Amino acid sequence: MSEDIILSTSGLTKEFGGFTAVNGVDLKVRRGSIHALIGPNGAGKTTCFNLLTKFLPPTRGAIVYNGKDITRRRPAEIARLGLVRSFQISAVFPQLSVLKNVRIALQRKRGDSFDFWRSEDVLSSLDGEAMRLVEAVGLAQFAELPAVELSYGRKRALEIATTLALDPEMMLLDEPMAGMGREDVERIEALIRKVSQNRTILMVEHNLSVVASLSDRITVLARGQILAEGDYATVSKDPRVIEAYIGSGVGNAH
Ligand SMILES: Nc1ncnc2c1ncn2[C@@H]1O[C@H](COP(=O)(O)OP(=O)(O)OP(=O)(O)O)[C@@H](O)[C@H]1O
Repeated sequence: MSEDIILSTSGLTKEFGGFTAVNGVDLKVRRGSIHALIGPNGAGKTTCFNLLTKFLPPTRGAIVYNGKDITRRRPAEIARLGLVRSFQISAVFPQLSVLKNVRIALQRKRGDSFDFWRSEDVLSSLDGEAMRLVEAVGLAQFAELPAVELSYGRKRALEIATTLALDPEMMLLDEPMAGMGREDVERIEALIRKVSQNRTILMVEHNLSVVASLSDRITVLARGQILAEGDYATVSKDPRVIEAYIGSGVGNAH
């Protein structure tokens, strides 16, 4: 049976001046999987991620999402196709309540981006749906709190809620655990597992224990190229992966 691939790249390359940050990457992400992109510092993960989310144009290569060539599409266009990046575009309005932030995200989905001229009645009609999302990410008790007053980990949960408001088929997460304490890591890990039930997730993540427990499949990048691929048990035993991590001075992949 052929694999059901939702996102793929071929020969994806990004050069900055004379430096090749991403070099001929052929990535395949299976529909419904949690796929992690890892690698030592400077491996090209962020650059690769920015190419996939269309924040950077590639020098060469192609990106195909659901059978459509999206290499030259803009971020807003791919969001409409169901491919949404969290933690960057799902900006949170600090002074507005948790519920209002999610409601605004729901409005955006309806295509009236930042249309603040709607009547309060119309907006209120979205409250039920917004509350459902707030509950889904475990923030029900904070619904009326201004976003700015949330803890760091809970702000990230809110960002996931605003991303979910767009009902993405595939979510791209940029270091979801960055800067988090252990409790928040556990909470966000559980949340990612929960929201992955009916969608595909691709994440760049440094926390290897999170990668180990969440990911179905891992792509290891080093010096802009794919070094290894497979599940965690496979890639963490791969001598080339261990060497790349040791060589970068951040310990091994275990
Ligand atoms: N805009 C840019 N101009 C020039 N070089 C860049 C640019 N962006 C990234 N690079 C270089 O490309 C290489 C890959 O960087 P990138 O940030 O993609 O790696 P990374 O794997 O995400 O690293 P880290 O884990 O440290 O975040 C690095 O050597 C970096 O210095």
